[in-house]
Amino acid sequence: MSHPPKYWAVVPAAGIGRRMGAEVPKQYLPLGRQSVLEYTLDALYGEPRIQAVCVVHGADDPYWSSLQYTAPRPLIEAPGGAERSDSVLNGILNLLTQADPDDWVLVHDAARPCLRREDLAKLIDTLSDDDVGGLLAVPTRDTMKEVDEQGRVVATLDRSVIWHALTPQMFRLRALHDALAKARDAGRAVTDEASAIEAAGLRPKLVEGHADNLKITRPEDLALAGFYLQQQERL
Ligand SMILES: Nc1ccn([C@@H]2O[C@H](COP(=O)(O)OP(=O)(O)OP(=O)(O)O)[C@@H](O)[C@H]2O)c(=O)n1
Ligand SMILES: C[C@](O)(CO)[C@H](O)COP(=O)(O)O
Repeated sequence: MSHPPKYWAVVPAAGIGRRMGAEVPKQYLPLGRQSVLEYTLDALYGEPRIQAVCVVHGADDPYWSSLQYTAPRPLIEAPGGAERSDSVLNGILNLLTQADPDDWVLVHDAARPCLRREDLAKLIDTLSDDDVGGLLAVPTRDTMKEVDEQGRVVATLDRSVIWHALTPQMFRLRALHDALAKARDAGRAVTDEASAIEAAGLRPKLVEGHADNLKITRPEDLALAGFYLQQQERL
């Protein structure tokens, strides 16, 4: 590669928020002075090394077009897919038309507006010379149980080796493209980017973040996200 790698972001924002059960997809719900998605975009643009963000939204999504978001640097759009991984792949395909395949891409859920500036910087600092890439994660706090089909405990797991996978997840554009395309072609469901990279035989690195980088999933998460943003003085 002839230049130092650049950093791009993909924000999958094409979900319908079924578990949230709101009238609009959760990424468009108001949270303080703007929508969830706008807080998420602010967090990414707050990192100066990210040179552009690709927002992946539903093709006929009326909510996206009604947002008045003013991006401080380039904002690219791509169409959503049936599953989160399809949406991410669409974003990556768009970026590959203008980026170097060895550039880094950080994939971050639209529904995680409370990403801390220092966690994002730490992720990039830790992984910029890494051969594989990795993701923000937090260690589990509770005792972890494995259960059978009847919901009866079969084992207590060693929690020191179990972490919650968060986003952003940061990989080289071409490597992530190939891993996601391979999973799709094999009909293998992957709920995050790291799973696709793992299935390709590689071992993503975990970078410890903070649990307040929650994914708004159910109604009670919205108030919690508002509290965390207030703590960060971003609300
Ligand atoms: N086909 C999809 C599905 C999800 N997402 C995005 O992926 C992120 C994480 O997914 P999740 O929390 O599961 O969101 P939803 O799919 O919207 O929620 P649910 O599963 O409850 O419907 C969200 O930002 C969501 O908008 C996406 O871009 N395309
Ligand atoms: C990518 C992710 O946010 C990591 O925790 C997660 O896998 C996607 O969310 P889902 O609720 O499992 O679809």
